[in-house]
Amino acid sequence: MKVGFIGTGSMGSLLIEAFMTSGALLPAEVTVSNRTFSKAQTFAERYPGIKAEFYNADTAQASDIVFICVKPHEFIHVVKDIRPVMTPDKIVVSITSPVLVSHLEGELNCKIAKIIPSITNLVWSGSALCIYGDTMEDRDKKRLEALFDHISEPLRIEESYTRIVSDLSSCGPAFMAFLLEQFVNAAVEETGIPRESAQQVASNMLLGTALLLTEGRMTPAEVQERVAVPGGITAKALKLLERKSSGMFQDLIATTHAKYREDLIKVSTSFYGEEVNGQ
Ligand SMILES: NC(=O)C1=CN([C@@H]2O[C@H](COP(=O)(O)OP(=O)(O)OC[C@H]3O[C@@H](n4cnc5c(N)ncnc54)[C@H](OP(=O)(O)O)[C@@H]3O)[C@@H](O)[C@H]2O)C=CC1
Ligand SMILES: O=C(O)[C@@H]1CCC=N1
Repeated sequence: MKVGFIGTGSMGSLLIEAFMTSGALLPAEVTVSNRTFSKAQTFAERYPGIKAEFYNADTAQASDIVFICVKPHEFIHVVKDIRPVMTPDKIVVSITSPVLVSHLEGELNCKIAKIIPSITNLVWSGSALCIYGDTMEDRDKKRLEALFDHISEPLRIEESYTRIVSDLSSCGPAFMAFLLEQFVNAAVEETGIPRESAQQVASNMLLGTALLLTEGRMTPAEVQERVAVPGGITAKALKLLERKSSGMFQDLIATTHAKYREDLIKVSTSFYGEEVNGQ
């Protein structure tokens, strides 16, 4: 299988790295290109066998599956670059939510998928959110999911839920890391405990909690109930958290969705040349 990656920034290079280290792809199967070519070259040098191309069209031409790993507003430039070399047997995969399957279907003569990864895929965990265009056949979907199975749990979702599921899966690691950092900062400030110790204990706690929720099959409510012994310390602190966090995640979701709508309008404008409201 020949796989191309256009954009070797944070997410493009993370995906390639995860596919390599997990054994999903061999370097000889991978071609990359990037706006700043030297970055693609430097990346390719780390994995002898990966081919760096100067032109996006050459990456697309060399590949059966092409991942576009650029920011939403940069998509249109890549689409214009690769359009002449796309054929109905090839698959283009967008990894970003505001670029709709319909945007790409209207422009490219190939099969279209959207797969939203997560930073957690670097350590072969978390989900990969899969949305498919109409021309994707069952074997195409299975092929992509077999690839992502090496580094994640691939989940098929409705495109209308992309934003909220991305909030949970892709933005979620940043949100959880933020909360953990606040917890550690407070521990250091309030007690003087060395930061490294607090950080290590808190990180181990987060990993253990995640395991209880997944492999341990506990619900979040069950974890709270088992930890908060009646009349104990955790129960008192949970009451405080309930009060302080009231409405916080509703506001968070309103914020991510408002930014998404803004991006969607910009992307639609870049594709269609006029403001179009989408989902
Ligand atoms: N970060 C995350 O956790 C997640 C990110 N995503 C999505 O991934 C996408 C990429 O994000 P991220 O990797 O963080 O962004 P980066 O800015 O790190 O990477 C974008 C890369 O695209 C390259 N690029 C831009 N325009 C072109 C072009 N015309 N041709 C070739 N290469 C180009 C840039 O090159 P140059 O070196 O010149 O800047 C850069 O290396 C975003 O759309 C984001 O929504 C999705 C899920 C999770
Ligand atoms: O912050 C962003 O825009 C991207 C989308 C999902 C995670 N990071």
